[in-house]
Amino acid sequence: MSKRGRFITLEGGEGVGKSTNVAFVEAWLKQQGVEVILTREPGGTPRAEAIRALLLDPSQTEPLDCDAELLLMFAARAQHLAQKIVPALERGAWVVCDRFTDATFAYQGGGRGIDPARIAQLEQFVQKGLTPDLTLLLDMSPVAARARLEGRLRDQQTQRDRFEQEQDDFFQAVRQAYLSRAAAAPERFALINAEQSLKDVQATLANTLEERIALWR
Ligand SMILES: Nc1ncnc2c1ncn2[C@@H]1O[C@H](COP(=O)(O)OP(=O)(O)O)[C@@H](O)[C@H]1O
Ligand SMILES: Cc1cn([C@H]2C[C@H](O)[C@@H](COP(=O)(O)OP(=O)(O)O)O2)c(=O)[nH]c1=O
Repeated sequence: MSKRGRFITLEGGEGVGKSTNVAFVEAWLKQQGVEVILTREPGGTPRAEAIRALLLDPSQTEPLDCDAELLLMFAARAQHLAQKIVPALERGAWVVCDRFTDATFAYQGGGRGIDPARIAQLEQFVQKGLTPDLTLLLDMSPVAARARLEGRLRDQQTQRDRFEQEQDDFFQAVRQAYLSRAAAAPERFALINAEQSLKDVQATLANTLEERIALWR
């Protein structure tokens, strides 16, 4: 593909503030006059959202095999790339995505224990070299993030999804996997301390966007 727009992803564990801050990133970019589409994974198109429902549904008693989970993540991603992300980038729009393949390395790799080399094979098969231009990693202690999430679950009276039902050691492993990916690719990642107040997180995000985008001009 001939990519013309830019691809920005937000990553981090549960409750670190991704949903809150993808909206901030979208608004900030629009203020700069950029055409932006906001999307998320798993999901982003009707068929990919149907796969998301299968992945997150906590009510099934049949366990979901780890390899099946991994392949479903990439099936949803292939659909999302073909139907939404690639066409948007090709027409010059910028894409802001709440989670992408780093989440697979963190959750299916770090959390479930799947060999990252196998994930990298699927990444190449599905993405054919397409990777984000910038990944904003919202990092904080999973214990503090869980307290935030519990506030949200109480306010919205929603049930925990299949991942939200995991224990602290799973989320510690997810965090470590994210941090080691960020350390291995500092030119793509920006590490943001998500434990700050929302105002300070957003000031850091705005500064980071300004600095990184200046490098692309
Ligand atoms: N910096 C922050 N400080 C305090 N609370 C926050 C902050 N960022 C987000 N929140 C709150 O924490 C909860 C989880 O945030 P959310 O954006 O839904 O996280 P995620 O999408 O990463 O799970 C929400 O109730 C949100 O209002
Ligand atoms: C994209 C992706 C998400 N996930 C998981 C992480 C989340 O628990 C879940 C849904 O993502 P999301 O809705 O972003 O979760 P939250 O807003 O609760 O932080 O899917 C993976 O395990 N692998 C992946 O590749």
